[in-house]
Amino acid sequence: MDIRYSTGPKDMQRYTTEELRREFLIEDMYRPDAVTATYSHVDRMVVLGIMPVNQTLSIDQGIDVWANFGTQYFLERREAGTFNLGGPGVVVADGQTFELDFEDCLYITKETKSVTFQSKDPKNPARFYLVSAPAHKVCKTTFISMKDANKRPCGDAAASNKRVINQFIHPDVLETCQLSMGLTKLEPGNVWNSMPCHTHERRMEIYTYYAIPEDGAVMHFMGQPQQTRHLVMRNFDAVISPSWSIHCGCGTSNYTFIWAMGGENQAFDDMDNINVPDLR
Ligand SMILES: O=C(O)C(=O)C[C@H](O)C(=O)CO
Ligand SMILES: [Zn+2]
Repeated sequence: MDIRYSTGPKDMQRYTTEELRREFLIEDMYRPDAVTATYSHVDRMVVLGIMPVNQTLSIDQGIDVWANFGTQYFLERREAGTFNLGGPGVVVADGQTFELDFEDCLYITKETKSVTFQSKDPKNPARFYLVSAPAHKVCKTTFISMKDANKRPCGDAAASNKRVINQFIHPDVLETCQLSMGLTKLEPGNVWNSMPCHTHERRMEIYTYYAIPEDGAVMHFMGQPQQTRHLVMRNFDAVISPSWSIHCGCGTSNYTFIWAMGGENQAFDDMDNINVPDLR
């Protein structure tokens, strides 16, 4: 488990590119028949990359659950959301089987003892992106497809940010403890997400970017609004955004990303909006 301790905004002002990447960027998440895990002390969110090829993988594969969580099993005191970003796959949660195709999502409740992941075709493996947050009550494990998601079209072509925010794990769709997750798709020819940008002092956020061409990148902007920095993101990289940091990106072409939030509340529009002229 890759442990990331919380970083304050003052420290970040002096970080080199490498230090910034080591603190906030999560790379190389999908390795054949392996689970990669990052534990962020920012709101105690856990990010997994799960790529079953020939094997069935358990959520806790390679993780010392007792040492990291002090519990008997991974979801004893946690909830999770997973999106499949690869070929067709199957998730089995305490005996319930869910088939997840590309961009399908599964919310998995606290107290689910066994969660396993499989690919249907080893030549086109599934790629499960999973985010887990501490949870205090049992909700309902629920499959959510793109058609079930709450749609929020926004932006416009003149500002190069025409996109649809698809809210999957969101209070309008299902009940969770604190986790919310969704998928934002930029239309062709549009490159900016979340600009004008925002922070939300009451929640942290994690983005993972994909549908980025091999020779392309998304410049992800972070930091306090008056002290911005950028990280160069490649396909399937993820980035941790503490509550004090903006989180927005500009790509070399259009792309898609998944956002995940945890913290004090689940009010999606509870953002501290920042005017572009105020950015530094
Ligand atoms: O494109 C966007 O704008 C977003 O998807 C914004 C994120 O969902 C977000 O930052 C929510 O706080
Ligand atoms: Zn946000």
